[in-house]
Amino acid sequence: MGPKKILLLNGPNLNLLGTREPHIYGHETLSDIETRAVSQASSLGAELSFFQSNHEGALVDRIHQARIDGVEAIVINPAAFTHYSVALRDALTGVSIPFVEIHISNVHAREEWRHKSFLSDKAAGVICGLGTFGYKAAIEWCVEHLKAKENS
Ligand SMILES: O=C(O)[C@]1(O)C=C(c2cccc(Sc3ccccc3)c2)[C@@H](O)[C@H](O)C1
Repeated sequence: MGPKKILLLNGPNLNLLGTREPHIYGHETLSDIETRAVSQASSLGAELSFFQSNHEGALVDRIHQARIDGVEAIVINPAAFTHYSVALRDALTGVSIPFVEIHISNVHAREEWRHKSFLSDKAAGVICGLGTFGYKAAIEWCVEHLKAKENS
C-alpha cells in the first residue's frame, strides 16, 4: 500500500489570492497554500497534488482523472462554484471520493447567497471562516480518515 493520495482543488479567482481583498482572504497566495499543503501532506506520509481552475469543466475533468489516478480524498475550495454548480456536485458524488469543502471566509457571515452550497450535504465535512488554516485542518482530517479506513 503506497502513500495516501490527496488532491487539493481550488476554484475560480483563487489564483488572485493575496493580491486583492486581503481583509477577507488574507495575504497568502495560492502558491503559498499549495506549497505548504504539499509539505504538510508529506510530513504526514501522504502525497498531495493540486489544481486550480477558473473553468467549471476543467475542475470536473480533474475530478474524473482523480478516480483514475487513485486519489483517495479531495480537499476543495469551490469558490463561486459552491453556490451554483450541480456539475461539480455530480462529479464529486460520481467518483465516490470523500471530500472536504473548505472556505477561507465564513460564508455564513456574508451575503445570503453565499449561505447556499450545492456541495455541503455531500461533503464529509465543511470548514469555513478559519482562513487558510482550513486547508491545513482539512488535509490533516483526510490523512487521519484514510489511516483509520486502512486499519478498519
Ligand atoms: O471563502 C472562500 O474561500 C470562498 O470559497 C471563496 C470565494 C472567492 C474566491 C476567490 C475570489 C473571490 S472574490 C475576489 C476576486 C478577485 C480578487 C480577490 C477576491 C471569492 C467566494 O466566491 C466564496 O463565496 C467563498
